[in-house]
Amino acid sequence: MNARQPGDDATPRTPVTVLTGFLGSGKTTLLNRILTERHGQRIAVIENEFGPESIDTDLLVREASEEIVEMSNGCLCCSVRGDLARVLEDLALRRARGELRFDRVVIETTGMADPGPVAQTIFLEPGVAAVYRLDAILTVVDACHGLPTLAAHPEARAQVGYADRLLVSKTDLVQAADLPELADALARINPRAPISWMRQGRTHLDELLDVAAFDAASVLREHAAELDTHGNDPGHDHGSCPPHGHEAVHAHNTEHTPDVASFAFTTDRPFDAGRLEQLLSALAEGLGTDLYRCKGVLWVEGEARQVVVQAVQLTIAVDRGAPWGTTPRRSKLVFIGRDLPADAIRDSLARCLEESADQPIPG
Ligand SMILES: Nc1nc2c(ncn2[C@@H]2O[C@H](COP(=O)(O)OP(=O)(O)OP(=O)(O)O)[C@@H](O)[C@H]2O)c(=O)[nH]1
Repeated sequence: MNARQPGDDATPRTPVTVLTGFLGSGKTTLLNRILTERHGQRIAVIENEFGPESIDTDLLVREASEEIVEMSNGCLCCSVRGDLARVLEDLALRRARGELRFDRVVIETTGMADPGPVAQTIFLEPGVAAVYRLDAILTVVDACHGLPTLAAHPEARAQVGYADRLLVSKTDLVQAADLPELADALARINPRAPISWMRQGRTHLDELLDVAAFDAASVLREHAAELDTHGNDPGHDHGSCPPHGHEAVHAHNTEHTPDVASFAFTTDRPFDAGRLEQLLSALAEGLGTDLYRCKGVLWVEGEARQVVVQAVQLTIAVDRGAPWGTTPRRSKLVFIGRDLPADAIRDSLARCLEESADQPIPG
């Protein structure tokens, strides 16, 4: 298992936000917003482009404090591993030499990209994992074209499945009455991710830039799907959706097979660290690329702190979270993926707990 164990977290790692979303959904608009908002953070942006010409980088508002690194070497989903790692390591090196200053990184993926390999790079590449941590995957969904896009494109469903936060753009272009249908479709794929509603990239940025901390505190709530939608008003004024070349072909295909789905496992019994690690490792290997995300806060026997588990496909990171203090000790794990065998996974977790209870507690 590619895992960091609890306790090796002496140096704070730089948070990385992966910004994804289908072609034209509004990622660059949001990024511009993030870069110009007064949040007091220095953000290094990594842009990924399909071809040699970067359009997005030209569209981005440049500021003295930001560092834009362009990758003009093809699609993230096929060639990201080596290249993204190199770019991240180079940024860290330049920061260590005092040439750059930044507090966090935002990676904007191309519209067709699978965010899985991008997120995995942050866990897997040793030179990267030592310096960076994945804060969140943010997925932008177009209010106008979201439903047909989800129906037609597995990539779009995967992007929604991976998300820690879903950001619905272009709410100014649709009727408010149309939004619940989209919200339902998104929640069927990923009930874990709260939805924010945006117009021209306007949203509560503070909630987007420290998602991991926020989630660690909230993941233990009984129903992740009941996390509110941040109370954002989905919109009042409405125009109409512009024609969208790519989607026009699929505009009438609104049938959606919910092949990407999620489920949660909760327990108020402690896990044994060793058995849990074995199980998570076996699950990640067994499920392979069908497991998009697994996130959880766990009660592990003998640990005074919450144990935070994050998995992206085959990679699992285990870190120490906040001290339990007076918080009631319990565990919650959320799995999101394609056609996951939910019952079998729940059974194996239950068996892991039983076996843990049979073991003498070390120390
Ligand atoms: N009316 C309206 N237009 C928007 C909104 N957000 C984005 N747009 C427009 O939608 C188009 C695509 O937005 P981008 O931000 O470039 O989308 P993107 O996801 O970066 O696009 P790609 O890089 O091609 O995948 C642009 O013309 C934006 O001006 C919004 O909230 N309302």
